[in-house]
Amino acid sequence: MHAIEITDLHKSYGPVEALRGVSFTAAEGRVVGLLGPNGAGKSTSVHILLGLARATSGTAAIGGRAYTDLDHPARTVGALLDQGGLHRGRSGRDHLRVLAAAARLPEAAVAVALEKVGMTRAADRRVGTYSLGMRQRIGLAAALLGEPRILVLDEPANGLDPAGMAWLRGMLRSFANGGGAVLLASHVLAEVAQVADDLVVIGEGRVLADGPLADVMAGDTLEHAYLDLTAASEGMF
Ligand SMILES: Nc1ncnc2c1ncn2[C@@H]1O[C@H](COP(=O)(O)OP(=O)(O)OP(=O)(O)O)[C@@H](O)[C@H]1O
Repeated sequence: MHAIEITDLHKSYGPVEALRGVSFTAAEGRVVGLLGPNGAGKSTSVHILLGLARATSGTAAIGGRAYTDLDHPARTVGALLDQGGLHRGRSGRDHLRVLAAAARLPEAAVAVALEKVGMTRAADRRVGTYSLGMRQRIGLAAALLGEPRILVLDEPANGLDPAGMAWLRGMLRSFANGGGAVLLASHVLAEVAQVADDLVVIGEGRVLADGPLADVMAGDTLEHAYLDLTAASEGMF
């Protein structure tokens, strides 16, 4: 069993076929980069995986089960999707407290997660005063709250400064080295090339390439390999 197993997913939004038979896995101990042009189907795949959208057909399992069947989702998978859910008037600490309570996690998990993302000192300031990178760190703390073994992250480096990006790389590496699995969707190829073990490239709702980073790059730069793979895919927006 892989940490993440997506099998023959199809998803239609009316006449739009967002996914046309997407299959891939993310194994424990690996950081898996999920790449593809705008509209390729990355978010749709991730949303189905996290129970936020329903597949037309096919399956998406996380920790061996559909997300909606997990006994304790927050302890199984941590997700960072976008920062729309942060209440500007609330402190970072209070935001995490609310999430911890909703997920039936002990309040002590909040301080641990804040420390992990380097936000202990700023934790009691209102989110509205945070920089983009600080909000991103609170989002990462939220993903880590339940100490899950699987992380699903959409553009996690968004807004992070160079030191923050280096910190994130180190964090993801040690998370995977400790046996965790990471699915990392990003358009920042340099970031992905530095941290991913495996790649999944999607275009127009299909998997264009899937395998260890070095195999997908095939001796070229990731940018060249990616542009070659996606050249025929015009995007679907
Ligand atoms: N809720 C929705 N209703 C209708 N169409 C949708 C919906 N969500 C996604 N789509 C369509 O499905 C296709 C795949 O979109 P998706 O957001 O999965 O792409 P993506 O690879 O995540 O793109 P991006 O890199 O721009 O985030 C696109 O054609 C998009 O317009």
